[in-house]
Amino acid sequence: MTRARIAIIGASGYTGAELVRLVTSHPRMEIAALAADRNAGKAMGDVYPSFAHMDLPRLVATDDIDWSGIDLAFCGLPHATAQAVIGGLPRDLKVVDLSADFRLRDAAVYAKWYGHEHHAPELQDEAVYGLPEFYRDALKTTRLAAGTGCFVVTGLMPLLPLCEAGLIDLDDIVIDAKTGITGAGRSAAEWKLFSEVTEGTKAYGIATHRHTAEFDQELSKAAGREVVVSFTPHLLPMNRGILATIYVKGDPEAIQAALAARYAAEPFVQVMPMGEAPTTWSVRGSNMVRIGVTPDRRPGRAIIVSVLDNLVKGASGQAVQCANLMLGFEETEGLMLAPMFP
Ligand SMILES: NC(=O)C1=CN([C@@H]2O[C@H](COP(=O)(O)OP(=O)(O)OC[C@H]3O[C@@H](n4cnc5c(N)ncnc54)[C@H](OP(=O)(O)O)[C@@H]3O)[C@@H](O)[C@H]2O)C=CC1
Ligand SMILES: CC(=O)N[C@@H](CCC(=O)OP(=O)(O)O)C(=O)O
Repeated sequence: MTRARIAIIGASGYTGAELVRLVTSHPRMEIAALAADRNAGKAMGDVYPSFAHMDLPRLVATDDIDWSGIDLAFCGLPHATAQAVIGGLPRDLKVVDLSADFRLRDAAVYAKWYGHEHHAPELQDEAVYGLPEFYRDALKTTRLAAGTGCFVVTGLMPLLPLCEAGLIDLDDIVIDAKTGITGAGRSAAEWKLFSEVTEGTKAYGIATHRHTAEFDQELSKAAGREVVVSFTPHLLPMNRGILATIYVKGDPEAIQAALAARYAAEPFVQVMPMGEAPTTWSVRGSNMVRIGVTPDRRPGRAIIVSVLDNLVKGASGQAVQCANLMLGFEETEGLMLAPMFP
């Protein structure tokens, strides 16, 4: 069986390292090139000792990659940098971008939320939103997939079917999300110090977080009218994981039944029995999303809890799921990882 030859740009970052973990154990992929910025020139095992026993290509600058024979590139770069780098790649190369650069379809919305004009609007037009459970057919034929925001996929999995089916009040959606610190990447910053993160929590980006625009875009599309959500992220002292508690107005029984039916055949989504709520431990290291629905004490309202691992279904695992579709492989190939617990 021939394997697809894969390049990982941004391999020295957290999502890049997670891609190395996933691609090296994928039966139909092999790593052809690994690129980095400050770490270019180093061995991957020197940047991440967890890879020291593996035979991996040395990290190089993106400009030094020989693209001949490479089938697909994953791009795990900061937003704004990603669009410049992807704009310079061969036009026939398949690309799965993990950044925010190609998620927002309206260039004016991008400029508003990201504070600058888009530098590759023609690529933005070409990109397919990288959520396989909802964009499966389009992903099979696209050249460029735009990986979803990690908070956004956590919230969209329960909310999209409910908006599509008109089962909730579209003007009353509240998403309260908690994330682990790896969501912020590996670059150094004072606020990421152990002493600044442990033994406490904080809300941030209240009513202003960039993912709010992505929620609005996808939920509005599903509902067929404008949807504006309330969204607040919180930082928890843990490495991996996102847990979103979502408050909606609608019949809890109908909501749970609709989600269970919608995802019955989806390998990476589990809807729990009524009244049960998932934990981040139950998805750690896996490509799973787990969703639980509980009736609120107030009649006609439901509280939904949704969890995933931000580095897997929230980023690199979902990127591999997209790549599988783009390369004509089984969607689940290389991704049936059991969660790591304890
Ligand atoms: N972490 C997460 O849970 C998620 C992240 N994302 C998105 O994925 C992307 C990558 O995130 P993450 O891996 O966490 O980030 P990291 O900060 O951990 O890694 C960033 C990577 O980009 C490289 N890089 C930085 N600046 C440049 C540059 N100017 N030119 C070329 N390469 C550069 C770095 O190389 P070097 O280290 O060698 O300098 C590193 O490999 C981001 O856009 C992020 O928003 C999306 C979903 C979830
Ligand atoms: C803990 C933490 O800081 N998390 C990041 C989420 C990163 C992510 O998924 O964002 P993009 O790919 O959209 O940049 C944040 O809140 O900005």
